[in-house]
Amino acid sequence: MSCLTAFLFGGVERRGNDTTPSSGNMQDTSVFSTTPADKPSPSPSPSIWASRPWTPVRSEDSSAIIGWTKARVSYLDSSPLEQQTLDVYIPLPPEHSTTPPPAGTLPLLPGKWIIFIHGGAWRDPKILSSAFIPAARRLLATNPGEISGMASLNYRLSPHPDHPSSSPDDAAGRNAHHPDHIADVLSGLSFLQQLAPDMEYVLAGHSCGATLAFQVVMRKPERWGLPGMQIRLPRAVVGFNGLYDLAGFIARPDEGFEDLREAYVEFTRGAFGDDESVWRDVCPTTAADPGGWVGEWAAGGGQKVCLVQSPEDTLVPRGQLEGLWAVLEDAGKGEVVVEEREASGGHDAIWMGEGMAPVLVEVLRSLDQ
Ligand SMILES: Nc1ccccc1C(=O)C[C@H](N)C(=O)O
Repeated sequence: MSCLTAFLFGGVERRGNDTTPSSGNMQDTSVFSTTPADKPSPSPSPSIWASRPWTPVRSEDSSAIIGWTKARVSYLDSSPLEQQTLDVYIPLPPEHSTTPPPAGTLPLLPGKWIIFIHGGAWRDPKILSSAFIPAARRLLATNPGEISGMASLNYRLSPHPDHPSSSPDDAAGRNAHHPDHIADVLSGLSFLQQLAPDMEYVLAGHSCGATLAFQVVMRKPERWGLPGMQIRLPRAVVGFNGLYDLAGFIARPDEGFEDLREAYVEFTRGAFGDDESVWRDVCPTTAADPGGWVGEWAAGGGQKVCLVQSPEDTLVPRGQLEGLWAVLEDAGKGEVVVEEREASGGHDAIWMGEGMAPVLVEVLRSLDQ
């Protein structure tokens, strides 16, 4: 490995040659910058980052160390909430093949990042950032060599009628309403991008996490009513069994999915309130002016969308993928490559098994070809 750069808070520690860790063709036009911000972007606190140790990720077959992880790092300095944390994974840097990197550092191999947003209908307290563990483990085990780092984000949830909160902090983290979910996702991305400036990344999401991934590229933060933040946009968005048109499903559930209408109404109201125009506005298939956001995102060059839908999914119909596909084909006008990849298993089987990892690697590899 010719280049190993370690980022140390309070000063940059560089070893090896002095090239940047990313492949460097990120275009400035894909950075949404808004100034002046009425609140500053959250800045990573060295003590919070350093307070979480690197722990080994081990191969299931040989128990050899295949990478390092920091779990549940707060991405907002002032927040005690589990829901405002993220997990980071890094492939093995040569210098740290058996001993953990110092807790205050983020050793970076060259390559791109994969960042994951979990699903759970904006409310399920049992589906968290840990949903990415099977994919992270598989990606580290196969070590494709193009990955600089990976992260999985938590975000505040809306209340779930079947799962009362278990503590005051749990209640505080589970009383979110739009735009809280996307605000947290953007805060998490901003935190990561201060750790790894200039990162190029694939943003992937499952179910409502796929909706959130598109919300990142759909609008500038202030259009969600959020304070300005400097967010570098992803090169690719990958949606696994994603929700892209809530209002459309609720108005006309797909054949065979009619029984789910009430559940969709319940979680949509829980996350976005009763105003149906908001339901349309927050979804990539139905938001006004798709040409606008696709064009702004595509201005960076080389952007890609990959949509994945398991045929056996009993919670999300294929119509969700098809609706978004049609809009992107029309609005993207060839500027954004849209592709579909196969998957199998039920709604959650795609992340519980190892189905996401091969798709993510293929998308990552295809970006600079
Ligand atoms: N009904 C759905 C339809 C589509 C997507 C997810 C769901 C869920 O139920 C997710 C989650 N397990 C929940 O308890 O809210």
